Amino acid sequence: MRDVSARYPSGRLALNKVSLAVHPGELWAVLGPNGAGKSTLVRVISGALRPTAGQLLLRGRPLETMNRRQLARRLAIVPQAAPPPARFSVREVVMMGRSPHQGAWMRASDEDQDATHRALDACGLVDLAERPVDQLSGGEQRRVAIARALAQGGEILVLDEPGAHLDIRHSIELYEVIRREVAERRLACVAVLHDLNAAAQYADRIALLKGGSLLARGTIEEVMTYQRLKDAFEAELYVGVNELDRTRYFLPVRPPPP
Ligand SMILES: Nc1ncnc2c1ncn2[C@@H]1O[C@H](COP(=O)(O)OP(=O)(O)OP(=O)(O)O)[C@@H](O)[C@H]1O
Repeated sequence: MRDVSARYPSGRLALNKVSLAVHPGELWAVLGPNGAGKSTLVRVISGALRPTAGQLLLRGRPLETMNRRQLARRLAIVPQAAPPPARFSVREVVMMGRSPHQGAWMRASDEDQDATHRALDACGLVDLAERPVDQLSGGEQRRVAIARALAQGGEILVLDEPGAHLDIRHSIELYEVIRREVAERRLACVAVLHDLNAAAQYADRIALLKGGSLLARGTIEEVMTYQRLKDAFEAELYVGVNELDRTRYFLPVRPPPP
């Protein structure tokens, strides 16, 4: 993203000159308070909202020069809350991720079957594969949406709050899957996160947004400091260092009594 700005039809400027370079094999966490512009950034990358200024480039090529199908082969997006398609099984929904690779008849090749199975397995969905997706819990549906994006393949994976609705075991498993996919398939990954601890555990780089602008971007040590987080979230946080693995952790601190 090069100096990207975006405005909603209402006139609200929701992104203001944001620049971000995400490389293969890198996981970026996008952090920031409610209304900072995180989902807008996802919408702009997905093509759902056209930037009013700046450029989006994929290996130097402007995204706007690609048609939807070309883009879908290279870029998979998991939006914040997408109602699952009704009356389809989990396997069928994950297979839908393969449609940009299929011909007009949507016949599944061996490669499509393999990619679907691999994604189901990675997201712990093999046992749920034949269940109707609209009868799953919120967390299970979230894993289906992510499995669909993994089956889609491509070079770029964009996730809006992948851990939302997930219990602690499934959120750890999911972040592990994402981390592994990023490393093994050299994905360039951007994940909007609210969980600062997950960001510090799993991300390589952090982009901190506020009011549509990038407040900071860089490594965890550079960005996830007491002062920067306090400025961004307007809240007191204790920033600790886990002595076992030197990762940072964050605890909200109650304001003093009035
Ligand atoms: N469809 C829309 N029309 C007009 N303004 C919008 C629209 N969607 C979002 N906004 C505004 O744009 C700004 C950024 O919103 P965005 O959804 O990107 O925030 P966010 O960082 O994802 O927040 P959250 O953490 O609450 O999900 C907010 O001020 C929001 O009110």
